[in-house]
Amino acid sequence: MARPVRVVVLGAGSWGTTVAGLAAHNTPTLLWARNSDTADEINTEHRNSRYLGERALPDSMRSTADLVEAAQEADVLVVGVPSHAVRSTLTQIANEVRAWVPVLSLAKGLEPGTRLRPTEVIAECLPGHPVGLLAGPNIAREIVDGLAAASVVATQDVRVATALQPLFASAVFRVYRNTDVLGCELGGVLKNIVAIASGMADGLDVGDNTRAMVLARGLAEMTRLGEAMGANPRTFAGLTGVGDLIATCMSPSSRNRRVGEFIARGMTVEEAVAKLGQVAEGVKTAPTVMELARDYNVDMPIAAEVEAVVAGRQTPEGAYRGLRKVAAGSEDEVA
Ligand SMILES: NC(=O)C1=CN([C@@H]2O[C@H](COP(=O)(O)OP(=O)(O)OC[C@H]3O[C@@H](n4cnc5c(N)ncnc54)[C@H](O)[C@@H]3O)[C@@H](O)[C@H]2O)C=CC1
Ligand SMILES: O=C(CO)COP(=O)(O)O
Repeated sequence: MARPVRVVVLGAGSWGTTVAGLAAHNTPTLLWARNSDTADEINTEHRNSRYLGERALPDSMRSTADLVEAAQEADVLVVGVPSHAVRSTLTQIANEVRAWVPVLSLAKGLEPGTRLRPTEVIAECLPGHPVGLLAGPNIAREIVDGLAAASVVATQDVRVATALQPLFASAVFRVYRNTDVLGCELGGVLKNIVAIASGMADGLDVGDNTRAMVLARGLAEMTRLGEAMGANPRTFAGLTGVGDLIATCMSPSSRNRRVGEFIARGMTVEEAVAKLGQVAEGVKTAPTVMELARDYNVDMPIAAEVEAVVAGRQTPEGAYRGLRKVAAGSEDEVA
Protein backbone atom coordinates (compact mmCIF):
# COMPACT_ATOMS: atom_id res chain seq x y z
CA MET A 1 0.00 0.00 0.00
CA ALA A 2 1.34 3.49 -0.91
CA ARG A 3 2.23 5.64 2.10
CA PRO A 4 0.12 8.80 2.61
CA VAL A 5 1.22 12.16 1.21
CA ARG A 6 3.21 14.19 3.77
CA VAL A 7 2.37 17.89 3.88
CA VAL A 8 4.97 20.28 5.29
CA VAL A 9 4.01 23.88 6.14
CA LEU A 10 6.72 26.51 6.64
CA GLY A 11 5.80 29.30 9.07
CA ALA A 12 3.89 28.81 12.33
CA GLY A 13 2.06 32.15 12.37
CA SER A 14 -1.73 32.32 12.45
CA TRP A 15 -2.33 31.17 8.91
CA GLY A 16 0.50 28.63 8.52
CA THR A 17 -0.63 26.94 11.74
CA THR A 18 -4.26 26.97 10.61
CA VAL A 19 -3.49 25.45 7.20
CA ALA A 20 -1.31 22.79 8.83
CA GLY A 21 -4.29 22.00 11.07
CA LEU A 22 -6.55 21.59 8.03
CA ALA A 23 -4.08 19.24 6.35
CA ALA A 24 -3.43 17.28 9.56
CA HIS A 25 -7.07 16.10 9.56
CA ASN A 26 -6.43 14.47 6.17
CA THR A 27 -2.78 13.37 6.04
CA PRO A 28 0.48 13.40 8.08
CA THR A 29 1.49 17.05 8.49
CA LEU A 30 4.61 18.75 9.84
CA LEU A 31 4.76 22.48 10.66
CA TRP A 32 8.09 24.35 10.71
CA ALA A 33 8.22 27.02 13.44
CA ARG A 34 11.11 29.50 13.53
CA ASN A 35 10.83 29.54 17.30
CA SER A 36 11.51 26.21 19.09
CA ASP A 37 9.19 27.14 22.00
CA THR A 38 6.34 27.39 19.50
CA ALA A 39 7.22 23.96 18.07
CA ASP A 40 7.35 22.48 21.60
CA GLU A 41 4.01 24.02 22.55
CA ILE A 42 2.35 22.63 19.42
CA ASN A 43 3.78 19.14 20.06
CA THR A 44 2.99 18.94 23.76
CA GLU A 45 -0.02 21.21 24.34
CA HIS A 46 -1.52 21.19 20.83
CA ARG A 47 -1.94 24.95 20.66
CA ASN A 48 -0.05 28.00 19.36
CA SER A 49 -0.84 30.59 22.03
CA ARG A 50 1.19 33.44 20.50
CA TYR A 51 -0.92 33.47 17.33
CA LEU A 52 -4.12 31.52 18.02
CA GLY A 53 -4.69 31.82 21.77
CA GLU A 54 -6.16 28.75 23.46
CA ARG A 55 -7.63 27.27 20.30
CA ALA A 56 -7.01 23.49 20.10
CA LEU A 57 -4.95 22.13 17.20
CA PRO A 58 -5.25 18.52 15.95
CA ASP A 59 -3.28 16.06 18.13
CA SER A 60 -1.85 14.47 14.98
CA MET A 61 -0.14 17.69 13.84
CA ARG A 62 3.61 17.71 14.50
CA SER A 63 5.97 20.68 14.61
CA THR A 64 9.74 21.13 14.30
CA ALA A 65 12.13 24.07 14.50
CA ASP A 66 14.52 22.25 12.11
CA LEU A 67 14.00 23.77 8.66
CA VAL A 68 16.11 21.17 6.83
CA GLU A 69 14.29 18.25 8.47
CA ALA A 70 10.98 19.83 7.44
CA ALA A 71 12.07 20.40 3.84
CA GLN A 72 13.35 16.84 3.42
CA GLU A 73 10.07 15.36 4.65
CA ALA A 74 7.82 17.21 2.18
CA ASP A 75 5.73 15.52 -0.50
CA VAL A 76 3.83 18.82 -0.70
CA LEU A 77 5.43 22.03 0.55
CA VAL A 78 3.30 24.96 1.77
CA VAL A 79 5.05 28.30 2.25
CA GLY A 80 3.31 30.25 5.04
CA VAL A 81 5.90 32.89 5.95
CA PRO A 82 5.17 36.54 5.02
CA SER A 83 6.16 37.72 1.51
CA HIS A 84 9.33 39.46 2.66
CA ALA A 85 10.62 36.18 4.16
CA VAL A 86 9.84 33.74 1.33
CA ARG A 87 13.23 34.07 -0.43
CA SER A 88 15.39 33.98 2.70
CA THR A 89 13.52 30.89 3.97
CA LEU A 90 13.58 28.92 0.71
CA THR A 91 17.21 29.78 -0.09
CA GLN A 92 18.21 27.77 2.98
CA ILE A 93 16.48 24.62 1.69
CA ALA A 94 16.89 24.89 -2.08
CA ASN A 95 18.85 21.62 -2.16
CA GLU A 96 16.75 19.81 0.42
CA VAL A 97 13.32 19.63 -1.25
CA ARG A 98 12.89 16.56 -3.47
CA ALA A 99 12.40 17.11 -7.20
CA TRP A 100 8.82 17.69 -8.41
CA VAL A 101 7.40 18.33 -4.95
CA PRO A 102 4.53 20.82 -5.52
CA VAL A 103 4.90 24.11 -3.64
CA LEU A 104 1.90 26.21 -2.54
CA SER A 105 2.18 29.81 -1.37
CA LEU A 106 -0.06 31.30 1.34
CA ALA A 107 1.46 34.80 1.27
CA LYS A 108 -0.56 37.85 0.21
CA GLY A 109 2.09 40.45 -0.51
CA LEU A 110 4.82 41.35 -3.00
CA GLU A 111 8.56 41.00 -2.47
CA PRO A 112 9.95 44.44 -1.65
CA GLY A 113 12.50 45.59 -4.25
CA THR A 114 11.85 42.96 -6.93
CA ARG A 115 8.03 43.47 -6.98
CA LEU A 116 7.72 39.72 -7.52
CA ARG A 117 4.68 37.77 -6.39
CA PRO A 118 5.40 34.99 -3.86
CA THR A 119 4.84 32.26 -6.49
CA GLU A 120 7.45 33.95 -8.70
CA VAL A 121 9.93 34.07 -5.83
CA ILE A 122 9.26 30.39 -5.14
CA ALA A 123 9.86 29.53 -8.82
CA GLU A 124 13.22 31.33 -8.66
CA CYS A 125 14.28 29.59 -5.43
CA LEU A 126 12.96 26.12 -6.32
CA PRO A 127 13.14 25.87 -10.12
CA GLY A 128 11.37 22.93 -11.76
CA HIS A 129 8.74 22.50 -9.03
CA PRO A 130 5.03 22.95 -9.79
CA VAL A 131 4.11 26.18 -7.98
CA GLY A 132 0.70 27.52 -6.99
CA LEU A 133 -1.17 29.10 -4.12
CA LEU A 134 -4.01 28.66 -1.66
CA ALA A 135 -6.07 31.83 -1.22
CA GLY A 136 -9.55 33.08 -0.46
CA PRO A 137 -11.61 34.73 2.31
CA ASN A 138 -9.87 32.87 5.12
CA ILE A 139 -9.59 34.67 8.45
CA ALA A 140 -7.41 32.16 10.32
CA ARG A 141 -9.13 32.27 13.71
CA GLU A 142 -12.58 31.55 12.27
CA ILE A 143 -11.25 28.51 10.44
CA VAL A 144 -9.54 27.09 13.55
CA ASP A 145 -12.87 27.61 15.33
CA GLY A 146 -14.49 25.33 12.73
CA LEU A 147 -16.64 27.97 11.04
CA ALA A 148 -17.40 27.14 7.41
CA ALA A 149 -15.26 28.74 4.70
CA ALA A 150 -14.01 28.23 1.16
CA SER A 151 -10.69 28.70 -0.55
CA VAL A 152 -9.02 28.22 -3.92
CA VAL A 153 -5.97 26.20 -4.97
CA ALA A 154 -4.58 27.90 -8.07
CA THR A 155 -2.00 26.17 -10.26
CA GLN A 156 -1.28 26.47 -13.98
CA ASP A 157 -1.62 22.72 -14.40
CA VAL A 158 -5.16 21.74 -13.40
CA ARG A 159 -4.00 18.20 -12.55
CA VAL A 160 -1.78 19.55 -9.77
CA ALA A 161 -4.62 21.58 -8.22
CA THR A 162 -6.95 18.59 -8.50
CA ALA A 163 -4.47 16.42 -6.61
CA LEU A 164 -3.97 19.05 -3.89
CA GLN A 165 -7.63 20.01 -3.24
CA PRO A 166 -8.49 17.03 -0.98
CA LEU A 167 -5.43 17.55 1.22
CA PHE A 168 -6.88 20.76 2.69
CA ALA A 169 -10.65 20.19 2.31
CA SER A 170 -13.09 19.21 5.05
CA ALA A 171 -16.86 19.15 5.56
CA VAL A 172 -16.65 22.84 6.49
CA PHE A 173 -13.71 23.93 4.32
CA ARG A 174 -14.51 23.82 0.63
CA VAL A 175 -11.50 23.98 -1.71
CA TYR A 176 -12.07 25.08 -5.30
CA ARG A 177 -9.44 25.13 -8.06
CA ASN A 178 -8.45 27.76 -10.61
CA THR A 179 -5.74 28.00 -13.28
CA ASP A 180 -5.48 31.82 -13.20
CA VAL A 181 -2.55 31.92 -10.77
CA LEU A 182 -1.82 35.59 -11.50
CA GLY A 183 -5.42 36.75 -10.92
CA CYS A 184 -5.87 34.68 -7.74
CA GLU A 185 -2.56 35.86 -6.30
CA LEU A 186 -3.14 39.54 -7.13
CA GLY A 187 -6.60 39.42 -5.53
CA GLY A 188 -5.06 38.44 -2.19
CA VAL A 189 -2.31 41.04 -2.49
CA LEU A 190 -4.43 44.00 -3.57
CA LYS A 191 -7.39 43.53 -1.20
CA ASN A 192 -5.07 44.23 1.75
CA ILE A 193 -4.62 47.82 0.58
CA VAL A 194 -8.36 48.36 0.25
CA ALA A 195 -8.74 46.80 3.73
CA ILE A 196 -6.45 49.50 5.17
CA ALA A 197 -8.76 52.09 3.57
CA SER A 198 -11.79 50.28 5.03
CA GLY A 199 -10.18 50.35 8.49
CA MET A 200 -9.57 54.07 8.12
CA ALA A 201 -13.29 54.42 7.31
CA ASP A 202 -14.10 52.66 10.61
CA GLY A 203 -11.70 54.89 12.53
CA LEU A 204 -13.13 58.05 10.98
CA ASP A 205 -16.77 56.94 11.34
CA VAL A 206 -17.46 57.93 7.76
CA GLY A 207 -20.46 55.59 7.46
CA ASP A 208 -21.34 52.39 5.66
CA ASN A 209 -22.17 54.02 2.32
CA THR A 210 -18.68 55.47 2.11
CA ARG A 211 -17.17 52.15 3.08
CA ALA A 212 -19.24 50.38 0.40
CA MET A 213 -17.99 52.91 -2.15
CA VAL A 214 -14.40 52.18 -1.15
CA LEU A 215 -14.95 48.43 -1.46
CA ALA A 216 -16.69 48.64 -4.84
CA ARG A 217 -14.28 51.14 -6.34
CA GLY A 218 -11.37 49.30 -4.71
CA LEU A 219 -12.48 46.15 -6.51
CA ALA A 220 -12.57 48.14 -9.76
CA GLU A 221 -8.95 49.21 -9.19
CA MET A 222 -7.85 45.67 -8.35
CA THR A 223 -9.51 44.34 -11.50
CA ARG A 224 -8.03 47.08 -13.72
CA LEU A 225 -4.48 46.43 -12.56
CA GLY A 226 -4.95 42.66 -12.73
CA GLU A 227 -6.29 42.82 -16.28
CA ALA A 228 -3.46 45.13 -17.37
CA MET A 229 -0.96 42.62 -15.96
CA GLY A 230 -2.58 39.72 -17.84
CA ALA A 231 -5.03 38.22 -15.32
CA ASN A 232 -8.58 37.14 -16.18
CA PRO A 233 -10.85 39.97 -14.92
CA ARG A 234 -13.52 37.39 -13.97
CA THR A 235 -11.17 35.99 -11.33
CA PHE A 236 -11.68 39.19 -9.32
CA ALA A 237 -15.41 38.41 -9.06
CA GLY A 238 -14.59 35.15 -7.27
CA LEU A 239 -13.42 33.97 -3.84
CA THR A 240 -9.87 35.28 -4.19
CA GLY A 241 -11.07 38.70 -5.38
CA VAL A 242 -14.32 40.15 -4.07
CA GLY A 243 -14.67 37.27 -1.58
CA ASP A 244 -11.39 38.00 0.17
CA LEU A 245 -11.98 41.74 -0.20
CA ILE A 246 -15.27 41.54 1.72
CA ALA A 247 -13.86 39.30 4.47
CA THR A 248 -10.78 41.43 5.01
CA CYS A 249 -12.54 44.81 4.83
CA MET A 250 -15.34 43.75 7.23
CA SER A 251 -13.63 41.44 9.72
CA PRO A 252 -12.80 42.84 13.16
CA SER A 253 -9.85 40.37 13.15
CA SER A 254 -8.24 41.51 9.88
CA ARG A 255 -4.78 42.90 10.61
CA ASN A 256 -4.81 45.16 7.54
CA ARG A 257 -8.23 46.60 8.44
CA ARG A 258 -7.10 47.10 12.04
CA VAL A 259 -3.93 48.95 10.97
CA GLY A 260 -6.09 51.40 9.01
CA GLU A 261 -8.40 51.86 12.00
CA PHE A 262 -5.49 52.40 14.43
CA ILE A 263 -3.96 55.05 12.16
CA ALA A 264 -7.28 56.84 11.76
CA ARG A 265 -7.65 56.86 15.57
CA GLY A 266 -4.34 58.71 15.87
CA MET A 267 -1.48 56.17 15.90
CA THR A 268 1.53 56.40 13.63
CA VAL A 269 2.02 53.53 11.18
CA GLU A 270 4.89 52.22 13.31
CA GLU A 271 2.74 52.30 16.46
CA ALA A 272 -0.12 50.56 14.64
CA VAL A 273 2.12 47.76 13.32
CA ALA A 274 3.76 47.33 16.74
CA LYS A 275 0.36 47.12 18.49
CA LEU A 276 -0.71 44.43 16.02
CA GLY A 277 2.34 42.20 16.62
CA GLN A 278 1.49 40.26 13.45
CA VAL A 279 2.04 40.86 9.77
CA ALA A 280 -0.16 43.35 7.85
CA GLU A 281 1.10 42.82 4.31
CA GLY A 282 -0.70 45.85 2.85
CA VAL A 283 1.59 48.31 4.66
CA LYS A 284 4.71 47.12 2.81
CA THR A 285 2.88 46.28 -0.41
CA ALA A 286 1.18 49.65 -0.98
CA PRO A 287 4.29 51.43 -2.41
CA THR A 288 5.10 48.42 -4.63
CA VAL A 289 1.54 48.35 -5.97
CA MET A 290 1.74 52.05 -6.82
CA GLU A 291 4.96 51.35 -8.77
CA LEU A 292 3.10 48.67 -10.73
CA ALA A 293 0.15 51.05 -11.30
CA ARG A 294 2.55 53.59 -12.82
CA ASP A 295 4.32 50.96 -14.95
CA TYR A 296 1.03 49.63 -16.32
CA ASN A 297 -0.52 53.09 -16.55
CA VAL A 298 -3.49 52.14 -14.38
CA ASP A 299 -5.46 54.64 -12.30
CA MET A 300 -5.62 53.55 -8.61
CA PRO A 301 -6.85 56.53 -6.55
CA ILE A 302 -7.71 54.48 -3.43
CA ALA A 303 -4.35 52.67 -3.38
CA ALA A 304 -2.63 56.02 -3.99
CA GLU A 305 -4.28 57.56 -0.90
CA VAL A 306 -3.46 54.50 1.24
CA GLU A 307 0.16 54.56 0.06
CA ALA A 308 0.40 58.27 0.93
CA VAL A 309 -0.99 57.57 4.43
CA VAL A 310 1.40 54.68 5.18
CA ALA A 311 4.31 56.76 3.86
CA GLY A 312 3.32 59.59 6.24
CA ARG A 313 2.60 62.11 3.46
CA GLN A 314 -1.16 62.13 4.03
CA THR A 315 -3.56 61.96 6.97
CA PRO A 316 -6.55 59.56 6.94
CA GLU A 317 -8.89 62.61 6.93
CA GLY A 318 -6.99 64.04 3.97
CA ALA A 319 -7.14 60.66 2.18
CA TYR A 320 -10.94 60.57 2.46
CA ARG A 321 -11.16 64.24 1.36
CA GLY A 322 -8.93 63.30 -1.61
CA LEU A 323 -11.25 60.44 -2.61
CA ARG A 324 -14.22 62.83 -2.65
CA LYS A 325 -12.40 64.92 -5.25
CA VAL A 326 -12.01 62.02 -7.72
CA ALA A 327 -14.14 62.86 -10.76
CA ALA A 328 -17.05 60.43 -11.20
CA GLY A 329 -17.11 59.32 -14.82
CA SER A 330 -18.53 56.18 -16.36
CA GLU A 331 -18.58 53.42 -13.74
CA ASP A 332 -16.88 50.81 -15.93
CA GLU A 333 -14.15 53.03 -17.37
CA VAL A 334 -12.63 55.39 -14.88
CA ALA A 335 -11.69 55.77 -11.24
N1 LIG B 1 -3.85 35.21 9.20
C1 LIG B 1 -4.72 35.05 8.22
O1 LIG B 1 -5.92 35.03 8.48
C2 LIG B 1 -4.24 34.90 6.80
C3 LIG B 1 -2.95 35.24 6.39
N2 LIG B 1 -2.57 35.08 5.10
C4 LIG B 1 -1.22 35.41 4.64
O2 LIG B 1 -0.33 34.42 5.14
C5 LIG B 1 0.97 35.00 5.32
C6 LIG B 1 1.42 34.70 6.73
O3 LIG B 1 0.51 35.36 7.57
P1 LIG B 1 0.23 34.98 9.09
O4 LIG B 1 0.48 33.56 9.37
O5 LIG B 1 -1.12 35.48 9.38
O6 LIG B 1 1.32 35.92 9.78
P2 LIG B 1 1.75 36.00 11.29
O7 LIG B 1 2.24 37.36 11.55
O8 LIG B 1 0.65 35.43 12.12
O9 LIG B 1 2.99 34.97 11.35
C7 LIG B 1 4.10 35.10 10.52
C8 LIG B 1 4.99 33.86 10.69
O10 LIG B 1 6.13 34.01 9.84
C9 LIG B 1 7.32 33.93 10.63
N3 LIG B 1 8.29 34.88 10.11
C10 LIG B 1 8.21 36.22 10.14
N4 LIG B 1 9.33 36.75 9.60
C11 LIG B 1 10.10 35.70 9.21
C12 LIG B 1 11.38 35.59 8.61
N5 LIG B 1 12.05 36.69 8.26
N6 LIG B 1 11.86 34.36 8.36
C13 LIG B 1 11.15 33.27 8.68
N7 LIG B 1 9.95 33.30 9.27
C14 LIG B 1 9.43 34.50 9.54
C15 LIG B 1 6.89 34.27 12.06
O11 LIG B 1 7.78 33.68 12.98
C16 LIG B 1 5.50 33.66 12.10
O12 LIG B 1 5.60 32.29 12.37
C17 LIG B 1 0.82 36.50 5.04
O13 LIG B 1 1.28 36.76 3.75
C18 LIG B 1 -0.68 36.74 5.13
O14 LIG B 1 -1.09 37.80 4.29
C19 LIG B 1 -3.41 34.55 4.18
C20 LIG B 1 -4.69 34.16 4.53
C21 LIG B 1 -5.20 34.32 5.86
O1 LIG C 1 -6.03 37.39 4.10
C1 LIG C 1 -6.71 37.34 5.08
C2 LIG C 1 -8.08 36.77 5.08
O2 LIG C 1 -8.34 36.10 3.88
C3 LIG C 1 -6.23 37.86 6.37
O3 LIG C 1 -6.23 39.24 6.31
P1 LIG C 1 -5.31 40.07 7.32
O4 LIG C 1 -3.87 39.75 6.96
O5 LIG C 1 -5.67 41.49 7.08
O6 LIG C 1 -5.64 39.61 8.71
